[in-house]
Amino acid sequence: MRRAHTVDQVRSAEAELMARLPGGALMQRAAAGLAAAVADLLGTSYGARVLLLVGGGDNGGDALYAGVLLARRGVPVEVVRLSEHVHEAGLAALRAVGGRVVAVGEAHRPDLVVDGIVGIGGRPGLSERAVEALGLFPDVPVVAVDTPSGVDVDTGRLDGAHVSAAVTVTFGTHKVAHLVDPAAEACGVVHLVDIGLDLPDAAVTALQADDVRRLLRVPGPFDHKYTRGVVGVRAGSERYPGAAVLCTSGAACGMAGMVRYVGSAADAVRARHPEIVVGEGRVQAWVVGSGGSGDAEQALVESLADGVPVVADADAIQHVRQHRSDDLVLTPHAGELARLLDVERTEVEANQLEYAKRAAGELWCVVALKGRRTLVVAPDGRVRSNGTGVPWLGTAGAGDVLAGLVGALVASGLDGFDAASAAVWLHGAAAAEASAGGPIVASDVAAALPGVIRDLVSDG
Ligand SMILES: NC(=O)C1=CN([C@@H]2O[C@H](COP(=O)(O)OP(=O)(O)OC[C@H]3O[C@@H](n4cnc5c(N)ncnc54)[C@H](O)[C@@H]3O)[C@@H](O)[C@H]2O)[C@@H](O)CC1
Ligand SMILES: [K+]
Repeated sequence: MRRAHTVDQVRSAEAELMARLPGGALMQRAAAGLAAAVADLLGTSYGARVLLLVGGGDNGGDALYAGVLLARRGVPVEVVRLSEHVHEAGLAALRAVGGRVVAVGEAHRPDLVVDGIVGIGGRPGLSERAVEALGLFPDVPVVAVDTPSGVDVDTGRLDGAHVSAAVTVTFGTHKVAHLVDPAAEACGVVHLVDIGLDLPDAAVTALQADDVRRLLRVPGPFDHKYTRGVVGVRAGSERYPGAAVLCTSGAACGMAGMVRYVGSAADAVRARHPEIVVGEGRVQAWVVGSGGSGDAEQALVESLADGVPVVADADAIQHVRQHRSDDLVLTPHAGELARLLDVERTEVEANQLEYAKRAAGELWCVVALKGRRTLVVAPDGRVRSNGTGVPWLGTAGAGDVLAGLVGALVASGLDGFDAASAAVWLHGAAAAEASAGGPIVASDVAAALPGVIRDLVSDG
């Protein structure tokens, strides 16, 4: 499990540890990890230069001490000070090993820029001088210290200018901005350096392959189709019969013992999946709304009447305020969540964590806000951010496959939060597998699911 903590949580853990260690020990640990990561990126190229952009706090201190270690290895290091006062001991140490302080216009072209402007003490946005310094070498990759400066560390929001890093080297634990878009995208590849912090429960987590493996229910010797769970799908419409096929394809990933289908696209569903049973009957979970058009509200009402968990997708989402249940998973994209909350789509995209939490709390349900990093939020405020997937997954019908998959996992016995977060992980992994770097359509994602699940469960 990847864990991300808030600034306050990190500060308390740091204070506790610092009280037991000699002064400056934590900064030295951070600087050593940062210098090692920078040296790795520079590789063996002789004469590669590093430019440090240094602000007034400890984030700049980390950068300066990393600069000391790099200079000792023979890397030419230059420093642009972006604050009147910078970490004085760090600066003196760097000067002592040959580091040069330069004015913005005097810097040599570097091979890497190190962003030590601000870290967890930073407010969103950047000063004009910082923007100017960052603009000097726009094509040179940036390594951000702890967080890309300018991002809102606890929310993942972007508000004004910010650093876009190729790599972010963070310390002790991930921060929320590393796992929540749009800030997460500005972090590039995140590299965690252990500095020995003792931390409480995380604010945001991200499942890894091992976590998903542990969640999935693998059939035992005495299981049969009914003990493995039946998932029912009410999806598709006269207008969108294909959505029924795709949603049932996700549901038919093999994780439930049986898939039922109720709706107007029965012929198309049966033609694609002869194993799917058409017609009403007992299920352990319903999936409703994918491509449902005007039929979606009725499908939601009928599904809720069964008293089993319901996954509401697409056209069903807008009706959940009128038709409530306390065992509901919603799978909106930003536009659908915006409609549900009566705000603009751009607002949701800019404040993904806030709005996903708001919907989960107000409607007391699980919300999977789909995006580059899908956020799954439980009504009690737990948050999981997904790290699998490829941009090629942004293709028509991919959401229908996901909704069916979530339903299959709920029917197999997972609660809505685990089912949605495991499904999102598997869906992204299947897309990556099917794509292998090239284009895909939604059917390819569904077709790749059993293989991804096989690799996962047979690997443990
Ligand atoms: N907390 C921890 O556990 C550790 C922290 N360390 C480092 O210390 C950093 C935190 O240091 P600080 O608390 O000194 O805070 P920062 O260095 O993140 O920033 C604080 C300084 O920046 C100024 N500032 C705030 N927002 C700004 C903005 N948008 N533009 C320009 N200046 C701005 C503040 O006035 C203050 O001078 C961490 O991010 C990390 O890099 C590490 O040394 C090791 C351990
Ligand atoms: K930084």
